[in-house]
Amino acid sequence: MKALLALEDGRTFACRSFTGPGEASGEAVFNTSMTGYQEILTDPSYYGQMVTMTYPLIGNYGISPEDVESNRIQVAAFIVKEYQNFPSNFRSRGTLADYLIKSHILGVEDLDTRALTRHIRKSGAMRAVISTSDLNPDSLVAKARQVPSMAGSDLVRYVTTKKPYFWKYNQPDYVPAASLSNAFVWRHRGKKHSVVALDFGIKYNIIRCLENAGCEVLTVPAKTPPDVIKALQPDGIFLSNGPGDPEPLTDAVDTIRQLLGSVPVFGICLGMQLLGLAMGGKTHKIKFGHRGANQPVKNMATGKVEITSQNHGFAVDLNSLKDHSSALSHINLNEDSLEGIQDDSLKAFAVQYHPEASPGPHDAAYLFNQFAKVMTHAKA
Ligand SMILES: NC(=O)CC[C@H](N)C(=O)O
Repeated sequence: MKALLALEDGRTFACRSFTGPGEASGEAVFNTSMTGYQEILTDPSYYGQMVTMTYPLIGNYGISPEDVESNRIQVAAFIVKEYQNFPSNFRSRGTLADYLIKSHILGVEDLDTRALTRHIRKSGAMRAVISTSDLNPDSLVAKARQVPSMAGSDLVRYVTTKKPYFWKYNQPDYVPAASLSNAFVWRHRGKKHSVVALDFGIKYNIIRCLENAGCEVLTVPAKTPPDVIKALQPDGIFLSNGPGDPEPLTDAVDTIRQLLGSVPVFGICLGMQLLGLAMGGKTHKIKFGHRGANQPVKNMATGKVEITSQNHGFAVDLNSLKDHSSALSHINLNEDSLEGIQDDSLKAFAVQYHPEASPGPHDAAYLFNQFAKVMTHAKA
């Protein structure tokens, strides 16, 4: 079925839907990973975005239900060069097309993904619409210009959990919100580190990695008040990844400011941006974002280079945290942007990239143990 993608700057791309009729809008971004499409589709940080893969063959290893990063597909649409409808993988339980169709998410193929990526690299990530019903370039470009801009958008409210949950049998185990106001009993208190994870759009694999590092994780809604969190007396607070612009999330920044210093804090991606804002820093939108699985990052303490998975369109201003002498812990080697912050006096650290990356790379997995160590020292 014929489809058309229109960008807000007037450029259009012909393509074909492999999921039937539909129309979708969002910010068009590209990801350079060769694998991991299912994790990308279900990563809540992609909420409101249409993702194009630069790797040309997508769908060839099918869909495995245990690989999801959240309970639904989060991208607004999925754009590939060549869709493979015959998966060959012993773990696969279905095709990518069926997976998208079940969730009413538009998937298009046969689009010149190289040209689209080069255009986004040159002109920046931008608002876009894909349609199978409106193939008129003028009207579709006009629609793309109506799409709300990513800068200034609070998207966390659409993805954060409504109810708190523990992690059990590899899935959320919800607890009644009311029990949070009472003296809450951690099931493994004493044996494990009790961690409250503020859910701005958390990826399940982060919870798995925290649990593997010896934490018992209670994931709570983004708007959980700081005194409710303090009353839980956790050993540590985790600030999750999530979609959209960090700046409008003033409640979250306020909450973090009130918790900082009282208990160790670890943040990933949006979590780092919010920590940066709470520490008095500033954030900005970057031109076309970092999305892929081979971004080189230098650990300033060890001098080691980590190959990392990334997915972000905003960043903490390098200069805005200059007053924090210990603040700059990791730097991106492609363009000198800030990839990690650490403040030992506040027992807080965060990275802009994804140490939990699934399918990988796993160079930065040590950060989960680092968090466990900080909590052990804080308790001693
Ligand atoms: N993966 C994330 O947490 C992304 C953070 C933020 N939404 C950004 O685009 O920069």
